[in-house]
Amino acid sequence: MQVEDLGCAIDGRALLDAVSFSIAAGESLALLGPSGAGKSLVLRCLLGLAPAQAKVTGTLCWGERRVPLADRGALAELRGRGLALVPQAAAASLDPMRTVGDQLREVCALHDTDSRPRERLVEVGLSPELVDRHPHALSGGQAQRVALALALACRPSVLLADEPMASLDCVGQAALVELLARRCEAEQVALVLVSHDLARAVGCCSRALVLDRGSVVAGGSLATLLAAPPEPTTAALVAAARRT
Ligand SMILES: Nc1ncnc2c1ncn2[C@@H]1O[C@H](COP(=O)(O)OP(=O)(O)OP(=O)(O)O)[C@@H](O)[C@H]1O
Repeated sequence: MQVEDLGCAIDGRALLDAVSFSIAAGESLALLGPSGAGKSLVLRCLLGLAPAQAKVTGTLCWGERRVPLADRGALAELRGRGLALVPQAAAASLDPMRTVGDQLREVCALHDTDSRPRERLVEVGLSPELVDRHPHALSGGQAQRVALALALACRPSVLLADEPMASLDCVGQAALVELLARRCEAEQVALVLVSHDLARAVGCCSRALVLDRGSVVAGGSLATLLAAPPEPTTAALVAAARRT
């Protein structure tokens, strides 16, 4: 997947400007930056879910296809098939009226993937007994893992994870990041992980793109960015990571 020159403006205000990056099968890329940098908006634009009033420009190269990022219909076709999302607030993204197992079975049926809800729960480190629970009876960490299982059940080529560990404690965050990396590697799914926490991304991604005020300010291997941050935004992220 290659993103070329993604731009997004609302009411004439540029929120994203010339954001470009690529990711290959099985690769992992961290999308880093301070609050308000535009990280979540990048994901929303790729999913065709930018705010209705937004003017989106640029191109998504998907294999041989070149999809204009303004074409929400074409992006909707990729959504949940080529591209799947693990949202920040996973609990809110689950259907409160239906059991975890029913939701997994529905996604598997939609995407013609093997429906083994219990095994899918075990794959994300959960007890198979959770299959009969409703979302209100899950902890925050369990809900995040169910959301990951649902996203992987779509058999996506690229998994977009929007701060999936935001609501968890330190131990839970580290475990979820490790799980994300492990499952994506096992299923050869490319991972784009949005985070404001460079320390967390290190456990999971080899490359990073740093955004600030809607523009890319740095990019490259995470190890190199950590060792020699090329500009102030990256330096601030590295300093914060060293404090944790
Ligand atoms: N629906 C909207 N209408 C107007 N502006 C918006 C809308 N959604 C996002 N923005 C603006 O776009 C910018 C980027 O927001 P975004 O949520 O992508 O930041 P972020 O980097 O993900 O931040 P955080 O780490 O705090 O989640 C912000 O200035 C935000 O106010």
